[in-house]
Amino acid sequence: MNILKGRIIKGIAGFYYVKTGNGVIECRARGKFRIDNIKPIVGDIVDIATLNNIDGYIIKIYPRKNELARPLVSNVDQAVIVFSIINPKINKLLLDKMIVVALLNDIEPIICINKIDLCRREDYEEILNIYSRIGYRAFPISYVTKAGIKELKDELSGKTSFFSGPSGVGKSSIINSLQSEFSVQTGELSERISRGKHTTRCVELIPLNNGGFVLDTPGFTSLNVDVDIENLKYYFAEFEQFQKNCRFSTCIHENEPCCSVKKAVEEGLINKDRYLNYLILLKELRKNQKRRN
Ligand SMILES: Nc1nc2c(ncn2[C@@H]2O[C@H](COP(=O)(O)OP(=O)(O)OP(=O)(O)O)[C@@H](O)[C@H]2O)c(=O)[nH]1
Ligand SMILES: [Zn+2]
Repeated sequence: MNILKGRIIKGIAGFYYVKTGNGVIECRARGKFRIDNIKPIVGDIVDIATLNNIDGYIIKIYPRKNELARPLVSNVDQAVIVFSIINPKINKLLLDKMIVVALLNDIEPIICINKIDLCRREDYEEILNIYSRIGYRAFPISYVTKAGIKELKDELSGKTSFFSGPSGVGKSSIINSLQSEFSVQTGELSERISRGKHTTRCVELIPLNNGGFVLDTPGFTSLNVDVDIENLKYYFAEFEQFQKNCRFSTCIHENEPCCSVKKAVEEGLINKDRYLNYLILLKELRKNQKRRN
């Protein structure tokens, strides 16, 4: 009996496909998990027991760093948030929302502006600069010219990432170009699954040859910013250096007097659009709260 550590990259009808140093092994969960009410999910780091390196049993699930509900997946490190400047036009409010949702889930955002072949350099650089000044990684990409693809790939190395962004911005195109460069090691697995009778679409982690994993379906399909109103400010990283100087420690930088964040906005030290989006999110949170009460 071999005990191997691995990662669940796919789950179908009670079978879990675990990527180990000895290849992908088809596993069932031990009955014990059902008794403890723990169900393995894609993304879990597990120990398995196998006799033949073909099939085996999951015997241990390591503690999860995080867990997303839709799609159901664990241990995600990064969200690659993709927008295009045009076709479709960028929605900066949605972009800022996605950053907040990522941070709430303990996931690092990476911002990508795709389709830079369709717009002027100044247009995308202006937006990317807003985010890189705050400290986020931000990349210009063109799936068509392949600009920025290598830089993005380097960022995915050794991490588990998913792509997020509105329809039509080029998420699948980018994922495909990552795959064609990397030798994707799921061929054997896909073949085995396609012979089966399961046709339901399911979440899959695609192993990259630089030690990273990419989720094949977009994350954050439902965007619910779920945070207390007074805590939203902590998810706008650029406020941090100013808010300690606000008169009130409880300042949410809205209507309070002597607010250093508002002052920084007026002085151009904080991007005004980001601040206005923050105010919109505050209003949305209030509205949701009322609806619940
Ligand atoms: N000009 C240009 N077109 C692109 C680029 N990337 C993707 N496209 C095109 O944009 C369209 C949408 O691309 P997809 O990859 O399907 O977009 P998606 O984000 O996966 O969309 P959904 O599956 O609806 O979420 C396709 O026609 C692509 O060929 C790019 O960098 N430049
Ligand atoms: Zn303030």
